[in-house]
Parts: sequence; C-alpha cells; structure tokens
Amino acid sequence: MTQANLKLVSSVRCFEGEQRRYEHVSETLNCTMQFSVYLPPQALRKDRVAAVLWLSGLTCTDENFSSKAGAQRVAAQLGLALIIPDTSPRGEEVADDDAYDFGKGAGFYVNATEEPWARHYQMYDYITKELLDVVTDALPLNGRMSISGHSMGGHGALVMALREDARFASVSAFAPIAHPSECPWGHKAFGGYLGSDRELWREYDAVELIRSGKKCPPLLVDQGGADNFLAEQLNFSTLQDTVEKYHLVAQLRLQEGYDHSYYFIASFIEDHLNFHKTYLKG
Ligand SMILES: N[C@@H](CCC(=O)N[C@@H](CSC=O)C(=O)NCC(=O)O)C(=O)O
Repeated sequence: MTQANLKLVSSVRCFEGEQRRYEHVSETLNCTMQFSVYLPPQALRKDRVAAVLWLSGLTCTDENFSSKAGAQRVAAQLGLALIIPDTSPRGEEVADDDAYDFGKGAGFYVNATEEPWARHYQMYDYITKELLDVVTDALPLNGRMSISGHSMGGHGALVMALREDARFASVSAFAPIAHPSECPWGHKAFGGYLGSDRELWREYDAVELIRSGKKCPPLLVDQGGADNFLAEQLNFSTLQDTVEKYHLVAQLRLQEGYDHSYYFIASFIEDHLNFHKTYLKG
C-alpha cells in the first residue's frame, strides 16, 4: 500500500492541529474506505508523534468519535495523533442487513468466514495490517501506539490488544462488549460472520483470550452504571472477575449515572488519553 492510493478528503484546523478525513481503496476489504485522523500541532511542526487508535461502536462511521467525543483538545495538549477507522466495509456492492447490529456499521472487527460476508467483512486484518501500514507510511507517526474504543469498538480494542502481542502500549475501553460469545449482539454477529464454530468465536472474545493466557498491555475500562445495555450485552462483571483472576494490570471503573452514549465518552476521554500518554512516552 502506498500513499498514491490515499486521497485527502477534508482537513480543518482544530486546537492548532488538523482534523482530517482520508479515502483509500482497501485491498483487504475490496472496497473504498474512509477514515479520520487528528494530527496534533506537534505533528504539523514535523515532529513524529505517538497515536491512539480508536474503534467506534455499532451504527458509527469514522465521524462519530471525531465530532462527539471532544478528544482533540487533550490530544493536542499531549501531542497524540488519533486514528479513527470506519466500523465496516462500505459501498453498494457490500452485503448488508436491515438491522442496526449486523452488516454495514457493525463489522465487529472480525475476519468473516461465512457467505455472503467473507468477501468484504475482513475488519480485523484491515485495521491491524492494512490501515496501520497506510497511516504509518503517510503520517508523521513515531510507531508507538495505544488502542481504545467504545462498545463494539471496545470489544475490538480489547481483542486487538490481546492478540497483537506488544503492538499496543496500552488499551482502554468504554462499555466494551467484553464477552461477545455470551451475549445477544455477539451471538448474532459471530454466528453470522463466523458460523457455528465456537472455537473461532474464542479468537474474538476478550474474556476467552484472557482465559487462554494471552498477555494484555495495561488496561483501563470505564462502564456507565446507567447504561441500558449493561445487563444484557456487556458482561462487565465477567470481565472484572477475569481480570482479577488472571492478575492483569487493570483499572475497571463503574461510573454511576452514566449511560452508553457519547456524553459518557466525552466525560472520561481525557482520563483515557492521559492514561495512554503514560505508556506512550519514551
Ligand atoms: N439501537 C440503537 C443502538 C445504536 C448505538 O447505541 N450505538 C452506539 C454504539 S453501541 C455498541 O456498539 C453508538 O456509538 N452510536 C453512535 C452515536 O453517535 O451515538 C440505535 O440504533 O440508535
């Protein structure tokens, strides 16, 4: 992948840095993709900077986080780039479903094995291989990276941090789908994209990956106590128990009164970026 395939779609000044949107043809997903990037002022001065990769949740594009979380002020102060992919393959030719929690906008960060999904829904490889190569090649990054995400994206962040060895210096999540093999969203997505082989599901399930002995970088999780998905979908208490049993370096915080929305993310994103900056130094 080269910069020749990368088109700058928009760029606006933000906290002395730039909020950008790019488009490229993805070989992994067999479609044209857009992604967003925030470059802090340090990067515009040609310093190479560390980055936080952000994975969004169900129904999101690459623009929900950049327009709603209010992360740019702190990213500018800390000198961190933000890399914000889309949540699924896109385009007319891409298979879809009418539901909000399957198909476009709901790629679940897996490599689909089932038809009609397998041709385009290869989000795990797209992000961990292709997109990271593209941004490393095109942007002033220093190679140090952490990962974070929300809900479906929190699941993706945990799974990538657990599977990609030392690629990420730290990992954080807001209300992650922590144990997708055991919740309705996960049953539907994994059954559809991966089929009935539950061994394969385990490769995309944070709780199962921790139980299998995978190493985890330092971890911060925030979970809203008034989140309407908490009881049925997120398995926060299973994650708490697993993290404790396997002695991970982790803070899991229940934030009373907060729901599942971007108001919750906006309330704690500063903590998360400060947390990542600690591990991205040096
Ligand atoms: N039925 C709802 C559910 C969609 C929703 O809440 N999406 C969240 C992520 S949920 C888990 O991945 C989200 O981030 N939405 C985008 C936003 O900007 O708030 C619905 O369709 O509204």
